[in-house]
Amino acid sequence: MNQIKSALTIAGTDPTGGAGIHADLKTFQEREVFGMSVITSAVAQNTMGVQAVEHMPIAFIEEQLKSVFDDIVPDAIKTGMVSSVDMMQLIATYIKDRPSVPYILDPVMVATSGDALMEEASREVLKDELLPLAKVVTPNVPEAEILINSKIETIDDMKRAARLIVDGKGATSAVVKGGHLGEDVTDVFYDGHEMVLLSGERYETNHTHGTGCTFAAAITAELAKGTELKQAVELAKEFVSAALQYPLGIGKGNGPTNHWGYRLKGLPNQKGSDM
Ligand SMILES: Nc1ncnc2c1ncn2[C@@H]1O[C@H](COP(=O)(O)OP(=O)(O)OP(=O)(O)O)[C@@H](O)[C@H]1O
Ligand SMILES: Cc1ncc(CO)c(N)n1
Repeated sequence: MNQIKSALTIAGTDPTGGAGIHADLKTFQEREVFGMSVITSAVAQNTMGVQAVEHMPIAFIEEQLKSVFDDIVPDAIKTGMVSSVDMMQLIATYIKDRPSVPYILDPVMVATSGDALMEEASREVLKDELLPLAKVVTPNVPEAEILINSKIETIDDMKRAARLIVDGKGATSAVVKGGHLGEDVTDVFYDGHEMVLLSGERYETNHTHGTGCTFAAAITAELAKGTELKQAVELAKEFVSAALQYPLGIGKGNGPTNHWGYRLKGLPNQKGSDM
């Protein structure tokens, strides 16, 4: 029997289940990878916004990391919401100790609702300490603008950003996500050799809460299973696309995506969906 593959997410929570750790674990499950999680911050949030945040004490984050690594060493590690410099430095030590385990960095800075999830003072540490360790980094356009300190308005700008993040800052690869760039939902993948445009249909839905987490978690699950990098990213794009194609119609604000949408591919949209 093949050994079960596992993936660890190090991120914040969403009690309504659409984003953060919850989106990651649901995605891992759908991709048939055993999901584990270390909580950095407990976030009182829902589809309408963020109401409050409690950061875990750094020593307790370390206890959680120890609990995992003393027992089940993950086959891939993803980070999402990591707010402070101390948290980043702690997590970097665990990642550096295991260079053969692929690390997926989703540089979460702001929630879909516009609420800040990372301290501004952490930006330079993210760039200098976490970025060079990443097998894949998955910024959306506003995050990529911060990573490269310049405006992104076109696909060519996205390609330039991907190049700067990989060739300039030392990540193995980058996917600059186009969900925030006008009508197009083309993402740009670059691995230091190949520049690949990942295009997909744009779905007219406001059920986009947790889209970025879901996309990066799908990449993580694939890398845990040993899927080749470009293929992992392409599969993740299809996975998140299906999660948007079959909205669940719940939530008063930007509703959650449908993590089992991929299983419904080829079927008509569910009755009552608001596509
Ligand atoms: N309306 C849409 N229809 C189809 N695909 C979309 C849509 N919006 C985003 N995507 C895709 O979803 C993925 C996540 O992109 P996006 O730019 O929204 O990430 P994000 O801003 O990090 O997400 P979040 O809203 O969770 O912060 C990308 O592959 C993007 O192309
Ligand atoms: C905990 C958490 N991580 C990431 C996001 C971004 O979608 C969010 N809203 N909440």
